[in-house]
Amino acid sequence: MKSAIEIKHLSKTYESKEVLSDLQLEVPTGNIFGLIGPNGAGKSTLIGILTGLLDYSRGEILINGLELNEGNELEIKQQVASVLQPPLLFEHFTSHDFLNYICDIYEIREEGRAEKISSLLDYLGLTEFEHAKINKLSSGSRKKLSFCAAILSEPEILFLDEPFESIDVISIGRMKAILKHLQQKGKTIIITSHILEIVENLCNDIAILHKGKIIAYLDSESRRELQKDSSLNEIFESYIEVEKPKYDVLSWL
Ligand SMILES: Nc1ncnc2c1ncn2[C@@H]1O[C@H](COP(=O)(O)OP(=O)(O)OP(=O)(O)O)[C@@H](O)[C@H]1O
Repeated sequence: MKSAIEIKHLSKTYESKEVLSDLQLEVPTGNIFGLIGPNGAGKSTLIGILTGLLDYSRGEILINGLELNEGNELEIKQQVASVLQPPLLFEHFTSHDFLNYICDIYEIREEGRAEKISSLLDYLGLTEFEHAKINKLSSGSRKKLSFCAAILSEPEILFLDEPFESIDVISIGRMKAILKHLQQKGKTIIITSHILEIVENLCNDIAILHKGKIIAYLDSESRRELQKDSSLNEIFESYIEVEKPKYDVLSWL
């Protein structure tokens, strides 16, 4: 099967601290792929690298078969979109103008554009903020607006860093429906999340990132086997080997 993402021997160092270490990963095309891991594991760093926002120290990355480098930057950018953590938005635009601007960037046809934007805002409960400045929006609305911007162009690959954080359950349901629909159209979606219940029922393959390395890759077959008698939470904890706290805070609290 073709891979949407291929990562070989990827390392990233921040001020002499290695935060991604000889990382290897392949994400199959058409997968809703879950990247999970404890705080500080390196998930956002990896998404930042894959979206071209961060550089890296060593390694090779292919996105839809194209090497991630300056020469291919434009071609890759036309095929991917992302929701970052925190979301990248233009604070002084209104929601409508921001989405319209995104349509310009991705050269989305003018015809039918207004309906596209309005229906998307309506579907995610943002209609009342259509003409509000982005810097007045709540954190959940900002995240949803960023999600709208990311899916407008129907990218081949969608990177979502903590897309469900601060989002109400109704909107989560609708975002999941959109993602499943995009998958049916052959798109690949890469999601990081700490909400393992969502990852468990939305994602196909799941990888666990810990201390800058992929320590487990659970494809549908291994998930079927492991999840016969364990939840994803339990599987996660078994891989991470949670250390016991040194101090018993609860004795004095
Ligand atoms: N700009 C930076 N400068 C130095 N160190 C950084 C920087 N950004 C991240 N780090 C470090 O890199 C490591 C990985 O951070 P990253 O944000 O990628 O983890 P994460 O898995 O996304 O965590 P979380 O689940 O808490 O969001 C952490 O040790 C973090 O402190």
